[in-house]
Amino acid sequence: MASALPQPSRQSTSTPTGSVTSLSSTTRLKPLQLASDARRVSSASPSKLRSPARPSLGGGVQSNSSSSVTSLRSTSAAFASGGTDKGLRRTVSIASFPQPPKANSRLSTASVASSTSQTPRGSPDLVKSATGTTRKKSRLSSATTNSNRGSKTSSLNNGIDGKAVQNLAGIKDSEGLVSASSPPQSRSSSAQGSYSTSATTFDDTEDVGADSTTAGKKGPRPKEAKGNVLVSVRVRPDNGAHEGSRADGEWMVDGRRSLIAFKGKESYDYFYDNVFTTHDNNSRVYDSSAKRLVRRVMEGYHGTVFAYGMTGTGKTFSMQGTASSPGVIPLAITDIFSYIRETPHREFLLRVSYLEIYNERINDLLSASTATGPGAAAPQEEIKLREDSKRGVYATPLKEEIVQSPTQLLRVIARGDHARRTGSTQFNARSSRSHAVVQIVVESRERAPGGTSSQDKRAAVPPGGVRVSTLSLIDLAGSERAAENKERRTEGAHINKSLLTLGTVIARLSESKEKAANSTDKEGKHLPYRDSKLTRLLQPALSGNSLVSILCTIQTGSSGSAAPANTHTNETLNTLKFAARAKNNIVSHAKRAEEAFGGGNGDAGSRVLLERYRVEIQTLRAQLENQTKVQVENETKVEEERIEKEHEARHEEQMLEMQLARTALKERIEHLNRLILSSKSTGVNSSSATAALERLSRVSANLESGSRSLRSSASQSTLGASSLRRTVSQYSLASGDRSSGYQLQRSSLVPEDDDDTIGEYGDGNASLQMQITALQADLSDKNRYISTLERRLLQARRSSHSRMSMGLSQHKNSEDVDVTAVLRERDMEITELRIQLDDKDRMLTALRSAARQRDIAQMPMEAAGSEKQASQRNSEGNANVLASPPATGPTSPTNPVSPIKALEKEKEKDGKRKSADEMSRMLDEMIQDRVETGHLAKSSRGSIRVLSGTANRRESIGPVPPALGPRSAIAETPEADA
Ligand SMILES: Nc1ncnc2c1ncn2[C@@H]1O[C@H](COP(=O)(O)OP(=O)(O)OP(=O)(O)O)[C@@H](O)[C@H]1O
Repeated sequence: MASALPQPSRQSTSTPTGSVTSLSSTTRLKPLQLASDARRVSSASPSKLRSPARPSLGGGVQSNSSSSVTSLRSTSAAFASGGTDKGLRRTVSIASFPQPPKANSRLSTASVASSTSQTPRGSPDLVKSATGTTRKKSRLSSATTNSNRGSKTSSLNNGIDGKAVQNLAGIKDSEGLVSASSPPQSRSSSAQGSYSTSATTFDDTEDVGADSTTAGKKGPRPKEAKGNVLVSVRVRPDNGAHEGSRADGEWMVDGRRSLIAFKGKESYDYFYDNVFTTHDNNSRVYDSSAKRLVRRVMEGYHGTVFAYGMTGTGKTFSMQGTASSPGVIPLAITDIFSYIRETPHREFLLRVSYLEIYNERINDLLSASTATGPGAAAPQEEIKLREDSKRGVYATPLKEEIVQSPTQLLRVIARGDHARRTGSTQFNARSSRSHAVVQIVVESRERAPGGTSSQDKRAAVPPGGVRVSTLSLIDLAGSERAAENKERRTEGAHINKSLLTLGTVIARLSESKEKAANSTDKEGKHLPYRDSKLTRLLQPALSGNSLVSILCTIQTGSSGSAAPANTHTNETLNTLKFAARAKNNIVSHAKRAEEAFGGGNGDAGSRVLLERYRVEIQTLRAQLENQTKVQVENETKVEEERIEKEHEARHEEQMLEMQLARTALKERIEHLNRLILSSKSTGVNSSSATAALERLSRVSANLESGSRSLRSSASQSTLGASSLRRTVSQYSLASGDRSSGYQLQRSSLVPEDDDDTIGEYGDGNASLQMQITALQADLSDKNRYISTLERRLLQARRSSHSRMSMGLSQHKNSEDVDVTAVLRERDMEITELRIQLDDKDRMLTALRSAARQRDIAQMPMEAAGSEKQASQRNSEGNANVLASPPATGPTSPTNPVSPIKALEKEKEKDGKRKSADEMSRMLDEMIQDRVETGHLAKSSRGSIRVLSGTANRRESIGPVPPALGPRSAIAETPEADA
């Protein structure tokens, strides 16, 4: 069927000029490299066959003879360059995109296009050129058509179509329904659900040198034929009917030649940059129509891809795709990240926004408040379109999300998709009821040299500014006939109106260019961009500031459509006409975005997040460093203060200890002084007791037991001296100055030899009294000392608590050990002192009772003495007067004692013996008690010694003489033994 159709284009291809032949071979060889290598080629080879783009070129082209396509292209290149090498390089550097129809070609093709869409096949513009008739204009048009086709096939299909073109040249009558297969290199699915593609699968870098082999003088280079506007048509499979089998006409889709032809009441042939047949999948559509644009966006150009077509023809399918066949958006995302991975010398920042235009209102699809239904948040703030010189037209306020991975970006877009309005229409069960715009803003900057870590690199000042480019991926709502549902009708009215405005704008673009060329109205402000939000938003792209790729979707058959066949065909033809107009009218002079410097200079500067972030990072890092410095200083200060406080506390403690020691020593000195005085004046020691005993023995030889008991008490007093000595040693221990304590003890203690200590004024009674007093003083001393120790203990506890609460973990262990040791020592001291006190108490009790006993014993003795004196006096008197009876007393024959008195004396003697026995029993009990408590040890011979534990503590004092032990004193006293 297709072959039955006239094939004017094939004719034209079959009658190529030399340049066309050259194109074929060129594209076969390396279409992509050539495509990208526009700069060098344009400068190096002025004879490039390039469609002139500028209206001004028209004249020149027209003046050129059609037979000299080479010179024509050369001229166009010169025009494209604006007459300067620099401009030329710049313009051509982005020529990896197929060039739009240029001046004369546009002029001619504009007319062709308009006639194409309006005139049936056979009109001179198409048919004649296609058939190769020899009229000049036709040939010119034909040449243009061919070059367009050549360019698009070579540049967009990544080599595949280049091959197809070459084949095409040789197979004039090949079936147009065959389409080239998708390039196999493209992508494989990744674990994350994204698709890894190689952003470098084509060699279109500007740096690629001119390939002289492909830039033959005979034919145009593919890159020369490329433009910044790409128009593709995709044909959706027609379920339930065979293509071209509709009764109202026949369709022919030739993917290889990018041709769609219709033969009906009127016949049309449409050539585009790409024609995708029903067999072409999304991957191929992306590779041919958007991949290069995405790459250019990554290099700093603005790019717009939009899908246009009737409802249900596959716009959303092409843009979003499915899980098994991802569309343009996910594939573009994958490529963006592949490019970033493959460009290590630059750093990137991506932010994405997603909006929809629904019933002429802009909704932010990423804002949570877009959600509808119960529980939905308050309606979002109205989003308006604004314009400024740097950013062009933009929507505000619009949420932008920074994304760092393909998965994240896909997720953000999926969220937006979810929020987008869809509904059921006659053509599509899930029809998009709004125009949806995904905008990905790409910021990139040369990485700072030096430094290995990413931190170093970020800290360094980068060599260049930040380039900001935007990729807009737009899924338009489908045009449709009036629906029955009122809501759908309203939506449809808005959709149709905006699409109509878009069509009008595009249709008027050529007029605008003509006018712009001839008048001062360079901006083309007469174009009705403001008539709809869609055209307003697309204004920057349509007015030439960005690379554009338009994907028009059609369905040749009307199966599945509720619309009548002829209506459907008309709609499809309208889409094709729109595509043709777009192809012919839109001219892009997209330039690489300028690099912005500084974080906050003007609006553009403030928008550059990458720079703002860098500045912010630097500021924050400086702040962090300052804070760290301050923190370190503070910590040092706190540590110093802590150490100082610790020193102070230690010093205070030491002072306190010293003071205590001094107080203790003073008290001790006073006490010892008191003792010395006492011993001198009253003989408070064992000697006094012995003297008393001797006196007693002089009075009565029978009071041996009494003397023994007194001796015991003298021993007891020695024990007291010993305990006093111990007290001194404890004082010295407490003061921490053992040697001085020892000295004191050595120098001030009572002499150890009992015999030496017998005082002159030994009076048993007084001595006991004094001893009691001394012991009481000692007791009060000890009490004072205990309270001092308790105070110190409390202080030590308090200071240890405060130290612990200061959280000084580093000193904690050692101090804890110290404090615990000190506490333990103090506790032991206190315990020992208490034991001593108990001893003393018991001793006091014993001494008191001994004193009482003695007092009792003394009273009869004194009475007896006075009686004796009296009797002596009487006997003396009686002797003088009367003869005295002879003395009968055993003790003194001269002092005879009456039997009653002797009896009394016996009684008295018994009492004394009793009290002495009682005392020695008490002392024995005490000694036994001390032996049991482990203070003393009893040897088998009955001698007593101080235990080593106790002795150890007394080491500072020196060895305790055995005589000091009370029991030893008793044991070594022969009287006691007896
Ligand atoms: N090339 C294709 N191959 C297979 N199925 C397709 C193709 N194009 C579209 N479809 C299917 O056709 C149906 C409609 O497609 P889609 O929703 O993409 O149309 P649309 O143009 O976006 O419609 P609308 O404008 O109403 O949103 C979907 O079920 C989709 O899967």
